[in-house]
Formats: sequence, C-alpha cells, structure tokens
Amino acid sequence: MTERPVSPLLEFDHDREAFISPSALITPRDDVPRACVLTWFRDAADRAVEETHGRRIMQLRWEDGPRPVYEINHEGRQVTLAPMPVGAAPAASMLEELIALGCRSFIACGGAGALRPDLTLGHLVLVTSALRDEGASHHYLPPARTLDSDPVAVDVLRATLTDLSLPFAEGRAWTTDGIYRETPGRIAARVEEGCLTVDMEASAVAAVARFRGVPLAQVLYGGDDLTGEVWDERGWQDNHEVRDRLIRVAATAALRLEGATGQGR
Ligand SMILES: O=P(O)(O)O[C@H]1O[C@H](CO)[C@@H](O)[C@H]1O
Ligand SMILES: O=c1cc[nH]c(=O)[nH]1
Repeated sequence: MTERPVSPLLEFDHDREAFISPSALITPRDDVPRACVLTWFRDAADRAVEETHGRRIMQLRWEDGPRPVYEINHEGRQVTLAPMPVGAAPAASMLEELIALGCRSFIACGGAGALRPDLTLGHLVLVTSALRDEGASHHYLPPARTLDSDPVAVDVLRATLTDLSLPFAEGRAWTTDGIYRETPGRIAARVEEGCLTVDMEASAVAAVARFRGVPLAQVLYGGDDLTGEVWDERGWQDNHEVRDRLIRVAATAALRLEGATGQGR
C-alpha cells in the first residue's frame, strides 16, 4: 500500500494542469486594468469607487453570490479594485479568476490582529513572508512552514510607503484558517517564529501569485490586539481613515509595480 503523509495537505501534486482551469472559464478582457488592488475592506472599496467615479467592470459568479470587480481612477489612470472574500481558500480562488481576467500586478491591503505591542491601531505592516497555517497554499506549493513575498513587489511597496512618509514595520504574517482557534500557546509559538500579525489570507494569495508567476505584495494594518491578557478588539474595523488611505496607497504601488515589472499593455 502507498505510504501516505499524516495529512493530505502534505501530499503536494506537481502537475500544473488541473481539471477545472480558471482560464477556460474566464475570458481575458483588454479593458480590465492590469494593475490590481486586492482589498478586504468592502466598506472602503465602496467609498473609493464612489469618490473616484469608478465603475463596476463585472461580477464574478460564485455560489454564495456575485463578487463585483471594480475599476477606480487613481493618479489619472485606471486600477482594478477587487473586494476579496474572507478566508484563504475563497481568496485564493478569487485571485485565480482575477489573473485569468488579465490583472497582472497585485498589491493586497487588509487588516490583521497585532501580535506585538508596538503595533498600535492602524500601524502598517509590510508583509515580507507569511507562515502557512492554512490549507489553500498547500495546493499551490510544496509543504513548507513559510513563504517569502515576491522581492520585486515588496521593494516597490516599501518604496511607495517610504515616499509617502508612512511609518511601517515589516516582517512575517501568520495566516490561519482558524480565527477562533488562536490559542495562547499558538500565539506565543507564532510570535517566537517571528510573526508580527495574524490574518486569514496572506500566505494563500502569495502562493497563488507565486504559482501563476505574477508579482504580489501585501500591506496590513494593526487591527485587534492579541498581546494582552485578554483580546482587545480596539474597534479596528471602524478605522475608516486608515482603510481609505490604504486603498489609495495600494493603488499607487500597483501602478508602480506594473511599470517596474513591464506588466503594462
Ligand atoms: O481586514 P482583513 O484583511 O479581512 O483581515 C482579517 O480580518 C478577517 C477576519 O476577521 C480576515 O479576512 C483577516 O485576514
Ligand atoms: O485573522 C485574524 C484577523 C484579525 N484578528 C485575528 O485575531 N485574526
């Protein structure tokens, strides 16, 4: 009998061809901006569309309802803005569809639980690597604890944050499928492994981007606080100012990344 690993997630399949291919389902469109912002801030995405006189380009069809994809106007150019679903697996599949649609340079912005006391509410974190405590990335890359972010995309995002005089920390994100299983022991172990934040998608979207050969970098802001005796929610999801600003910063960086990697049309 074949020896099987203890978890099916450790059983990586190197075959690049899958039965259902996003490029067979989705026709690439010339009118979709190649520079793309992925955001988990649905509220701020709606505001950005309204404020920049953007438009809905299309709706991706999903079983739990349509997922809109927008185009916003930024610095006199167009950028795709994709409100992303929460969770590693849905986010990974949505990114697949955006790549099939024709998007080519990606900056992701989201919020995350803070694992270090200096990550005050709204403090930015440039993700340089992610700890793969989720399932989705294991369908794209061989098993490993961590995944480094794309170095070119990280450089562009770092330069953008610096040019805009925005203070930021940089380091590793802990991506988990188990938001309600962040136990004290697990948190301590992840901090020991160098994680600054905890989120639910960073390593999964990084893995899809690596697999498909598109550049992607991510910036998160310090949201709820996991460093104390008890959880401090800090009202992190009401921080409109930082969420609106992050979408603009991500759009600037996505356009720069498009230029830096020659991904423009
Ligand atoms: O603001 P976002 O990026 O959604 O951040 C985090 O918050 C959600 C969980 O509440 C997950 O998506 C996690 O990644
Ligand atoms: O995934 C997440 C996001 C925010 N806060 C958490 O504790 N976990």
